[in-house]
Amino acid sequence: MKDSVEPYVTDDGRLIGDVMLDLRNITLRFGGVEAIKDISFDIREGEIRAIIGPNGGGKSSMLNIISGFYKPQEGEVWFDGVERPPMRPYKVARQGIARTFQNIALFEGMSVLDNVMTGRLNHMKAGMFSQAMWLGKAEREEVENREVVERVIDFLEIQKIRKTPVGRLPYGLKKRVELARALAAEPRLLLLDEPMAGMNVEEKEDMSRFILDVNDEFGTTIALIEHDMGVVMDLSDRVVVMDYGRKIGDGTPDEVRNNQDVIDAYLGVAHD
Ligand SMILES: Nc1ncnc2c1ncn2[C@@H]1O[C@H](COP(=O)(O)OP(=O)(O)OP(=O)(O)O)[C@@H](O)[C@H]1O
Repeated sequence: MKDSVEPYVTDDGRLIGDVMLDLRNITLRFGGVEAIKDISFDIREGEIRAIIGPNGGGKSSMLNIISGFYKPQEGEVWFDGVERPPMRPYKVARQGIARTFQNIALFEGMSVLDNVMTGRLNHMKAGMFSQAMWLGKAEREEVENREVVERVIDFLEIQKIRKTPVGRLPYGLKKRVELARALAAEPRLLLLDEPMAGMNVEEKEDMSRFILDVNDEFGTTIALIEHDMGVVMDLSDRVVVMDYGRKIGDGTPDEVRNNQDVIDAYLGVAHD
């Protein structure tokens, strides 16, 4: 059963469809700390959805629930109109949800190409034996994996550094490689945890463009946590605002910008 919301076309011509992910009354506790308190919001097919709010508000925890790393004590996660049972992260990934991390999590000693290839692990089905013997299925899979990876490398304009060990790259490019690895999984829903953190203006502009292009050209639905309000307001279709584990705002960038609770808790104060 799909949630019935009217599909619509954005001003820049993208189609926003049904609810893909629906978080219902989520509560998450760490011992005595209630990191998330009875929060509900949804993410629609084709949307760029931002999660913002002060430090410690519960944003990363929410991303960890979506990706299966944390299990909420209360509430439901619905994906494609079906309630998702507790599920390990690799199974969530198989459903088409990929993510990047706040602190880059790449293999520093490995090349860019090999790091991006690790994004295909979930698509590798041929057994150990056929892989070792290089039999038909394993070979076909390898060819297909390489094609996807090459497409992503072209798309994110990182051909020139494909053989460079990731440890030698500047920060902004490492972030781009992380995005490449997530995209190599061909996700339907891409979760980005502070994709612009620590970037200079030019790197932020590049990353913004890539996020928009991924959404536009691959139709990938995107949920991102970001502190740079200029970026958030420019990129997002809708924004949810979390403060001390509670939802204090939810709507279009304009609605959120003019929400007094959001101004008081977040927008009115200095933040990076
Ligand atoms: N694994 C954990 N164990 C215990 N407490 C945790 C854990 N992860 C998060 N918390 C607590 O949950 C609350 C929400 O943290 P979370 O990292 O989700 O917030 P955030 O909004 O992502 O913050 P930031 O913007 O600083 O990344 C905080 O009080 C944090 O200390």
